[in-house]
Amino acid sequence: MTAPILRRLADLRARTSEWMRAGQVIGVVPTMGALHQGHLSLARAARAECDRVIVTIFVNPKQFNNPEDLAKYPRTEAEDAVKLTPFDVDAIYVPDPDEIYPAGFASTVSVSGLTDVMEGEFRPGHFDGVATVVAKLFLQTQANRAYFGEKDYQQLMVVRRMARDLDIPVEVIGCPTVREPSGLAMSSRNLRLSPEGLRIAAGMNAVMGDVAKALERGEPFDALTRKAQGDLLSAGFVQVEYLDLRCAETLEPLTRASRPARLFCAAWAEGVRLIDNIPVSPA
Ligand SMILES: Nc1ncnc2c1ncn2[C@@H]1O[C@H](COP(=O)(O)OP(=O)(O)OP(=O)(O)O)[C@@H](O)[C@H]1O
Ligand SMILES: CC(C)(CO)[C@@H](O)C(=O)[O-]
Ligand code: BAL
Repeated sequence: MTAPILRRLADLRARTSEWMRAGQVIGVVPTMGALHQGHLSLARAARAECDRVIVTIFVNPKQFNNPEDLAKYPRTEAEDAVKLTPFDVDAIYVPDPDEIYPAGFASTVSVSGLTDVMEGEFRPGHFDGVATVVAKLFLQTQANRAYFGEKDYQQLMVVRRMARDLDIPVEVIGCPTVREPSGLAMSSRNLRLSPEGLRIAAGMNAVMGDVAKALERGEPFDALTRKAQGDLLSAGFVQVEYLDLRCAETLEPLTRASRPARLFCAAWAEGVRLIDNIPVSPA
């Protein structure tokens, strides 16, 4: 049986209040829909660890800095509900837009520092939109645990900081990136790629893997970046926005003292912006 789809906060609260009274642990999986195995891995983790699981689906206009990206974002609610059936979730919350942004809505949650670089630099306003909607979803669902993918690693860091700073009593849990057999990180935006675009996109993880191996052999990152950018363009990407090596905890540029490390990349293929990141252990 598919889980109930709830569109009004009052209907969600009627359930969560009862669950809280019964002392049950509530898990939330925030998504923008067009569900794939990456999202489903989050639902699986939540199901294994929580008494009650809520999956939210809301394509949040405030986090799209590019109107075309918002217009083209895939919307597949009926299929999403069917895909969630095996995970036996307790509710699918698909809020009507006015439940998130009622008339006169005037507040923004903004996390500084972590949002200055990478996605924050290339998608102005994006993380304000993410932090604002996720703060609302945490408060609306009253979740004890929240599941996010490492595919959006910077987002995971930002959301964790936001919850801590605002004393929202939720544990933010990061789950590993689920990949296609080609190595391509699963993403709803992959639906917009042609077979050739998917082949190009798989090159990102391959190039990042080569950089990771060279770093492990002791090659300096500065010398590697130029070659890696060239390799991404040769693979068919039309533009590389960033290829950064950063401290996995602070997202600051890597120094000898900052460990563990992560390699991050964003690039464009066939008009689609793709991101990925992997852990690395420079020698
Ligand atoms: N391949 C993946 N592996 C693990 N988690 C993922 C993966 N893709 C997305 N997620 C996580 O699912 C949650 C919802 O993400 P979202 O709905 O934006 O999907 P998406 O596939 O990342 O879409 P897009 O990147 O095109 O916006 C986020 O926590 C995100 O990190
Ligand atoms: C966390 C999120 C659901 C907030 O809109 C979105 O940024 C996403 O899908 O990663
Ligand atoms: N997957 C993170 C949400 C976004 O790209 O807007």
